[in-house]
Amino acid sequence: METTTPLLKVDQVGIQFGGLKAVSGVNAELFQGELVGLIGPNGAGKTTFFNLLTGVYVPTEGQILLNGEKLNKLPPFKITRKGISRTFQNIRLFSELSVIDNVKVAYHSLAKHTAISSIFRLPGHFSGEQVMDEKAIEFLKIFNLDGFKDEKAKNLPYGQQRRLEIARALAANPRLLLLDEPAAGMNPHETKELMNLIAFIRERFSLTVLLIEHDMPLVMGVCDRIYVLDHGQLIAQGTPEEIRNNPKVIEAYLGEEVS
Ligand SMILES: Nc1ncnc2c1ncn2[C@@H]1O[C@H](COP(=O)(O)OP(=O)(O)OP(=O)(O)O)[C@@H](O)[C@H]1O
Repeated sequence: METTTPLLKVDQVGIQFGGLKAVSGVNAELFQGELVGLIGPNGAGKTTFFNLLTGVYVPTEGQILLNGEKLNKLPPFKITRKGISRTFQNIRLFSELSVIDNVKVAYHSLAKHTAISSIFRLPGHFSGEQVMDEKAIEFLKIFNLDGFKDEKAKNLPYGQQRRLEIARALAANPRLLLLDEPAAGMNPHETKELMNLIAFIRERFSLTVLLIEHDMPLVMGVCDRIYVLDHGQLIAQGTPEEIRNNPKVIEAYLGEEVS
């Protein structure tokens, strides 16, 4: 699975807010096709790390490379175009838009038709629109949401909203997909289905996935490797088995939950 150049290389990355080092000196490498977990206690810096990878925050130390290209200081939309998409801990859909429009918003920048042809409703607009509809429906089908395509996003049950957020992130055609607690608030059945789905889309779209998740059996069951943050620092990395038995991890966070 691994090639010599990592898809993502994080080199000594950190950020300080006032006196607080929320993330400090983190090194990580993700290789094409890997599904990697990012765990750690509350406040460990996991979401901040995602914010650094996606340009929401600019690192105060270190650098981030995607396929060897520096991402530092690029704004979030440029990083999305370079191939990193994400979901959020708290769902951020366009709640008043339809399910299909939520996907099309993400897909828009990849579509062939231009803003001018949209405004004047030129023939190119309609063919472009149709292609976008078809593509969006393809994504919705994968997530079993095509039957709700005209429903407002806010009217979907919670678990489906979470799946729609992933569909939207995928529609931006990422190489690296960052999922921030995608199973939060889901029941065990929904969670199991979601994990199967994540494994499926990783294969289907040749994706690399980095997953923040608090549900340990879930992380251990689905991830190839796991990174562990504590107080902003990387305290361990390894296979689920190695992490489960790592004394530092047990001490920092997991305790009996994992042993
Ligand atoms: N913009 C900010 N300004 C100041 N402090 C911040 C900012 N963003 C995050 N922090 C702080 O950085 C630390 C790490 O927070 P972060 O949300 O990344 O942790 P987390 O591991 O994602 O936690 P959780 O599992 O609870 O979501 C916390 O102490 C948080 O208060």
